[in-house]
Amino acid sequence: MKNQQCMGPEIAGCSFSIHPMSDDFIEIITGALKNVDTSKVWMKTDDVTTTVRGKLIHVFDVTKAIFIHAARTGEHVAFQATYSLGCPGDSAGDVYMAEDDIAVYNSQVNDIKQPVAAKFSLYPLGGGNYMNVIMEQIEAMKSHVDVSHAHYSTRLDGGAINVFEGLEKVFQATVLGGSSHTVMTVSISANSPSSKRGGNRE
Ligand SMILES: Cc1ncc(C[n+]2csc(CCO)c2C)c(N)n1
Repeated sequence: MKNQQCMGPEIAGCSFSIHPMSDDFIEIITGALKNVDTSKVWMKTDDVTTTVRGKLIHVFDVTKAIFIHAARTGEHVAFQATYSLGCPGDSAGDVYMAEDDIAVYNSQVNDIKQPVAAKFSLYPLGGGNYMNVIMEQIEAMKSHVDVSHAHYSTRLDGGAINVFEGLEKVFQATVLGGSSHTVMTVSISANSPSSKRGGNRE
């Protein structure tokens, strides 16, 4: 059997979908994908998802900016993403690694107040102590947003920027903590008419 090439810990990826509850869904999806600077990641869109691959910092930066772009239309937008970093089965062929660690959007979007509700799940694969890692990171999330219990996931309420910052920090800490293959899923909802908080939080 051919050995699967180990890519090392630095190549991250995210497969994500945006589902705008709007007649303008095509413009909202394609507008967000077109107008965000994705020059520091590899990106491919099909009829189901968009996949970005590259350095972790750029994968989070780009997915955050695309979500914010769609949410700023004011329409009810749902975002679903799976982030992954690790060796098994990963391939070098379709990755573009920007050389720098300078996020394009971090400073540009930091002032944006966009309330969201989210649920995330963390899967530190390849280690025996996974429940402790998960509990530690749920605790760490509390310094970014409101955290509450949910079945099979953890609920996050707060600003979109804070939610993405928390997700990135938690993912990074899990990787640095020794998880050889880390997966995180998240569903985010913006501008929902059934928002628990009336949409008035920052
Ligand atoms: C981020 C993201 N990427 C791809 C799709 C799939 N998709 C559904 S409608 C549409 C536009 C018209 O083809 C596309 C690309 C998605 N929903 N969100």
